Amino acid sequence: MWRRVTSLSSLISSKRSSTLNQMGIEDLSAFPDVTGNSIGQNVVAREVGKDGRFFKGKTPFITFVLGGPGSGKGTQCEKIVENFGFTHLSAGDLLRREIISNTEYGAKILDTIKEGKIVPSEVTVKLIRKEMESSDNYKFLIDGFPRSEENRIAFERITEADPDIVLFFDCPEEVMVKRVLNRNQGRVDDNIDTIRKRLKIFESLNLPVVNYYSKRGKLYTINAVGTADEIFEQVRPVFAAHEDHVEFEWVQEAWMRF
Ligand SMILES: Nc1ncnc2c1ncn2[C@@H]1O[C@H](COP(=O)(O)OP(=O)(O)O)[C@@H](O)[C@H]1O
Ligand SMILES: O=c1ccn([C@@H]2O[C@H](COP(=O)(O)OP(=O)(O)O)[C@@H](O)[C@H]2O)c(=O)[nH]1
Ligand SMILES: [Mg+2]
Repeated sequence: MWRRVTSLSSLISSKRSSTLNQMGIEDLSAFPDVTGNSIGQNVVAREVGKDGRFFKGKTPFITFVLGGPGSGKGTQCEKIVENFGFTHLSAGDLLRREIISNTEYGAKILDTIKEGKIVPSEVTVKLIRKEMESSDNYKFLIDGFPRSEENRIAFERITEADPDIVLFFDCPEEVMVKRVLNRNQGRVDDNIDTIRKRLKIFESLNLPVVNYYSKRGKLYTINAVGTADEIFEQVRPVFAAHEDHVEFEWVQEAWMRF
């Protein structure tokens, strides 16, 4: 069932919060209960199939897009959307939208992002899930998430879904730093101090997620150095190889429902 997580209490013990804090994950107790009437309010509980992958009666095709800050995740996602019809969900953009819309915990998200830390998983996963549920598409790029094993496990628990494939944009630190400093989007975290912190957190928390999917045979590592077009030529075959399979699965399901 979708409505499996009804309370944050198990995650808000002080012991757990302090461990998460040391790991670069913001103290959960600093955030209000997001399972209350804020993010969760419009989420309708839905049955999922036995394999946990059914979504509004469809099987979603989920791609996690991983890589350090400035590795080019967002840029490549735009190209994947144009060429393969995916819906792009940037976890960072969803969080920034919460800041702008001045929700009760927007200020906490802003502080966390400024520090280059990771927002509590419950917050991010529910934002992502809400977008997926309200979309008519079934092919999703989830960009910049999961950023930690804790994020990954929360996604599996809350959505009962797994990614079909995981892209990893492998980029040297000096290239990432240069790109972020030139990004020019007015982001509070695009400064050298925050970038250093983000790179450390990326190495300690995000690389274990990359390794996890590598061991499970889901990882596609892309060399993220070169022009955006050159990099996309490595990305294209990954999706081309899955395209027929994805379309077939979906048509088959639609036919069975009919
Ligand atoms: N291959 C590339 N070569 C040079 N600059 C790039 C390349 N890919 C992206 N950029 C630029 O680098 C910055 C970071 O890219 P972005 O896609 O936002 O990365 P991420 O989402 O991984 O942080 C942006 O200003 C973008 O225009
Ligand atoms: O799942 C996520 C995604 C992003 N963030 C926060 O949002 C910031 C910006 O993320 P984004 O993916 O936009 O940055 P990018 O890697 O694209 O530069 C991160 O440093 C984190 O503080 C987070 O806490 N959880
Ligand atoms: Mg990005």
